[in-house]
Amino acid sequence: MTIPETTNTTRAANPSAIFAPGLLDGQVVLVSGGGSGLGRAAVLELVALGARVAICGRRADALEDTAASAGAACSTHVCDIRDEDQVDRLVDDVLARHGRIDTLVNNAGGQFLAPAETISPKGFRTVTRLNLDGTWLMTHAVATKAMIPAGPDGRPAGGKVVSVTLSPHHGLPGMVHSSAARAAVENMMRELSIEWARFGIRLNAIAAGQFATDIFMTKYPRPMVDAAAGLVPLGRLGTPEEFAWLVAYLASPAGDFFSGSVLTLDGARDNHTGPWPAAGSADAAGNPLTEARQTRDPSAQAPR
Ligand SMILES: CCC/C=C/C(=O)SCCNC(=O)CCNC(=O)[C@H](O)C(C)(C)COP(=O)([O-])OP(=O)([O-])OC[C@H]1O[C@@H](n2cnc3c(N)ncnc32)[C@H](O)[C@@H]1OP(=O)([O-])[O-]
Ligand SMILES: NC(=O)C1=CN([C@@H]2O[C@H](COP(=O)(O)OP(=O)(O)OC[C@H]3O[C@@H](n4cnc5c(N)ncnc54)[C@H](OP(=O)(O)O)[C@@H]3O)[C@@H](O)[C@H]2O)C=CC1
Repeated sequence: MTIPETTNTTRAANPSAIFAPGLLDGQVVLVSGGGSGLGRAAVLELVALGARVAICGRRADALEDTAASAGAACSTHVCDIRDEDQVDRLVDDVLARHGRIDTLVNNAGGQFLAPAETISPKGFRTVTRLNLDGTWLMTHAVATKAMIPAGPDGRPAGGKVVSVTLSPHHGLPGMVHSSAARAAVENMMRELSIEWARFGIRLNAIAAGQFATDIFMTKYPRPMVDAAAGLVPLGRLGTPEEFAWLVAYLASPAGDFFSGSVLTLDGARDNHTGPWPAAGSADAAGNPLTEARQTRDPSAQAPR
């Protein structure tokens, strides 16, 4: 069924602070977990740029809340991404409603914080099922139903997939299940970027550092949240808007040559375990300590 391409003429109230209006005119984006946090910020940015956006999640009220802010260009779909039948239905519904899916944003995910030795087999499975299996179900269903089938020109429609993963990559204590699942998702994006290049599908991951979303600020133990910014060399948490801008960039033509990449968005959290200079390696004014330059005895180097 061919549905005429339409344009989002009801732009969201707040224009983008970065990109020109109309950058994503004519595009359809499916955002999982669009009812809250990073997903919600991405939805508002995408709509502001002219995209029509379908959002899914388990809680209808959260989805409706985002849609109320995003306007008529946003459709809501209750779906648990862990359930194959629900995911199939979701993608069919989005195609029936919008006619195409240009970009899938696999943002839905999460975990609980617990020492590895206390995590039960069911707890481990719960988190890998959400972050890895759920991401696979969504990616496979969107690719096979919307991106691999022929478009109007008889060639595969193609598209983009952006999956949210986790920084730091060198291990996040208390999150062995999520660290394992997100690493798998990154390699899934890399592998599929090779296999599905022939269909014009580009797949990337955004490895998110710590962002000041409502859930991040409230779900985890207070001391951990309070300490989080101190572990970021740039000295602060990310904002949901900064995440949303990267999603919009990748969805735009500027993102067309990105595929198989992991874009780490974390204020350098991945590269260091704290601000620098760290305690003990700064002088009284806070400047990094510098080694005194060695002086050489010129006579030692003189030719004999
Ligand atoms: C530095 C931070 C960086 C990252 C930040 C973010 O991602 S911010 C964004 C964060 N956003 C999100 O995380 C949002 C999405 N997250 C979620 O929906 C949940 O956190 C979920 C992933 C647990 C899934 O929920 P669900 O309703 O499907 O699952 P359920 O509740 O029915 O539990 C199933 C099983 O899991 C186990 N278990 C669960 N909790 C604990 C625990 N505290 N302790 C120990 N174990 C726990 C337990 O085995 C349980 O079975 P039981 O013992 O009951 O028979
Ligand atoms: N904030 C941060 O610092 C970081 C976040 N991340 C990741 O970024 C993503 C967004 O995080 P954030 O916005 O902070 O957190 P939120 O908890 O606000 O977002 C997670 C979203 O996923 C949805 N979701 C969860 N489980 C399912 C499911 N089974 N089916 C469908 N939707 C589901 C939730 O909606 P509902 O409950 O209605 O289903 C929710 O809207 C997550 O994957 C998170 O783990 C990664 C690194 C750091």
